[in-house]
Amino acid sequence: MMLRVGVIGTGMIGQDHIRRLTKVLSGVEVAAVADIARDRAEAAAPEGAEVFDTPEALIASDTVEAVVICSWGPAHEEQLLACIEAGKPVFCEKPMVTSEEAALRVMAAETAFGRRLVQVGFMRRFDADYRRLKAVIDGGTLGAPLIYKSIHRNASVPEGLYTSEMPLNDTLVHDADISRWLLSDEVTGVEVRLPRRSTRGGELRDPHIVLLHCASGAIVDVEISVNIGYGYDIRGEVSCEMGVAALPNRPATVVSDQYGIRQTIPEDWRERFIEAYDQEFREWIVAAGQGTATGPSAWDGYAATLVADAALRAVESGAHEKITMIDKPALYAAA
Ligand SMILES: NC(=O)C1=CN([C@@H]2O[C@H](COP(=O)(O)OP(=O)(O)OC[C@H]3O[C@@H](n4cnc5c(N)ncnc54)[C@H](O)[C@@H]3O)[C@@H](O)[C@H]2O)C=CC1
Ligand SMILES: O=C1[C@@H](O)[C@H](O)[C@@H](O)[C@H](O)[C@H]1O
Repeated sequence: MMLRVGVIGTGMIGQDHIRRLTKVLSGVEVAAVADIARDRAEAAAPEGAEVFDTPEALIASDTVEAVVICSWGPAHEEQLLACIEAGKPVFCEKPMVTSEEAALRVMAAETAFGRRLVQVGFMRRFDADYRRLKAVIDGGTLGAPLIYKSIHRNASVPEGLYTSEMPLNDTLVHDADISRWLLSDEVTGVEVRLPRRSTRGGELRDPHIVLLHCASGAIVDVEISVNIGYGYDIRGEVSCEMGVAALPNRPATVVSDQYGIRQTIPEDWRERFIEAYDQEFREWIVAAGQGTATGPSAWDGYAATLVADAALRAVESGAHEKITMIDKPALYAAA
């Protein structure tokens, strides 16, 4: 049985997901696409896929059994609510939404529907190295986690399109989510420190040091640098009571030549997390085929949104901004 999927948003990641859904993964077919730029949707549409004028028409269509949202963050809420109203499983790229109120509306709609339909694109949870790191922490031999250092460096970001809020509400959300998941903890407060501005990004506020205070007392120390130039560099190290566990550097061919001995660094997220994205969709296809979702939930999207909101407040106030969450709805108890 083929799962007939409709993809909304055919920009960078939309095209990459269409490639994996058509050329890499099985049990799935891209039956429809939509983008506010119709020419981009037409160019990205695989053979035989229908191009819709609007996301609403795509979501409502009988051709589409499940939806993949790859539009810009602020557009996600409306599209998610339409999918939930239609009762269709939906994979939504991060950030799930861009405000606390929007996250509450998505969770309210899904809990009223009564079954999980939403999976958020926090792909690090599907990365084999992060999974092994979590298994070591959960195994308990190192004792309680005390400090997690999360380094998140982008070579560059699209000039003009990527604004000064985005290191916190678009990029940091990955570190927020992976920290909560790795440490099995909840973030209760956020501080932000601003080193001197990198001249590489013009007026863009970059880099950021973000401290996530967790309910257990553990602290996550995040570096967000989005114009580091040399490559896409993701690192993580957990200091526990009796030892340290770290993500390995990605293995790459070792090149020796007149310039020395070196390994290449991934250019961007598409290269670094290629297997993780494949795996997140493998698991989504199975769940969506059963009319539901798996992995990162709307609750996780909500938690990451609260961290982003608190971080944005912390930039303004310079203070430790506290986070208060609603009680976890029963629908997300197992997630
Ligand atoms: N999980 C990950 O590692 C990554 C996630 N993302 C997320 O994916 C989303 C898209 O990012 P990119 O592909 O890099 O952006 P992009 O700008 O390359 O593409 C976005 C596309 O969505 C379309 N679009 C925007 N609003 C729309 C609407 N209301 N209806 C229909 N189409 C609409 C745009 O015309 C554009 O073609 C963002 O939420 C971003 O944060 C992006 C890169 C990596
Ligand atoms: O999600 C992603 C992008 O949208 C974001 O802009 C980058 O900073 C992240 O590293 C990438 O994983």
